[in-house]
Amino acid sequence: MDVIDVSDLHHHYGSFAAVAGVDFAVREGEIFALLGTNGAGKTTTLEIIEGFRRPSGGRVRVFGRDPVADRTRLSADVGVMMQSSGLIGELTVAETLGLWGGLRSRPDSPTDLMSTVDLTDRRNVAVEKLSGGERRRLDFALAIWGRPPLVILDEPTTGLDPESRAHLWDTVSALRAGGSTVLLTTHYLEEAQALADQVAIMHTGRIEVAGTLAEVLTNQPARITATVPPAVPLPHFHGTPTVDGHTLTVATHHLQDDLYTLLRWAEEHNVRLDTLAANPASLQEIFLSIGKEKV
Ligand SMILES: Nc1ncnc2c1ncn2[C@@H]1O[C@H](COP(=O)(O)OP(=O)(O)OP(=O)(O)O)[C@@H](O)[C@H]1O
Repeated sequence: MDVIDVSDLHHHYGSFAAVAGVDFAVREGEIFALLGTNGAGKTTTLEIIEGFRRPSGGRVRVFGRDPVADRTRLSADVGVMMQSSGLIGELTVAETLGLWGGLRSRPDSPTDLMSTVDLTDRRNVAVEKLSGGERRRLDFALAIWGRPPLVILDEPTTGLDPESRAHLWDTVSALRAGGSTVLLTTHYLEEAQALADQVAIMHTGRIEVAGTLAEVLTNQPARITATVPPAVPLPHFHGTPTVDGHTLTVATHHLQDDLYTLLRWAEEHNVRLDTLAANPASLQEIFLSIGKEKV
């Protein structure tokens, strides 16, 4: 059974369709990254999965249950980090974790969690005095309290410095290694590319591309670019060449063959390919092409 199953999900705010027919499934023990442009509908989708919002249409199941009707029952097994936190400003970090522990059925250690999110030195500081990144880390600690089987994180690394981001991703990987399933949104594509097992890219309420990273990336062409002299006729490539000024770009599914063709051509015509670059498809490129095509 999938941990999360979303089918034909719709959500309207008044007459505006924020989510317009979304399908995806999150399997047990994987990190699933929901990516997308601003306003794509990611947070709305997460809030529906968390049971905080009733969908306008479609079906969502979390551990086989309806997240709205069974929210109380599911809450023991689901840790949530929302985009904006509901922390109480007057409480210290340690008090916040202590209070949270009293509300959760799973056991955990505030001391260990403070160490995990690197807030041990800030344990006696009131939440209202914490920096934005420190608050985000405290929010994260609450979401992973008790290492729940499902953790849902809405932009967990936004506002964190690079070191804290890397550390948070290490913790997310450790959660996966411990058997938890993680659904998250992020605007840091390189992080999603490094760590997610599956990704889905949303744009204007729909999923445009989805699958395992390998699936998503192999369907996209790699790219060769080089500066070429104007007068020499180009060779035949498997991929599609375009020339803009002196810059040749070849979008290709045969990176090695087309690179070899270009290098052989350069040697035969005594051309120096000073700016030569060959890049496999990246999420960044897919993401940008989705944004460009659809805007
Ligand atoms: N309560 C609301 N009332 C009306 N419109 C809303 C409401 N909440 C969100 N929207 C709109 O719905 C769309 C989807 O918003 P949502 O927050 O789900 O997007 P998102 O993908 O999470 O965006 P971002 O990456 O910018 O956080 C946006 O156009 C947003 O303005």
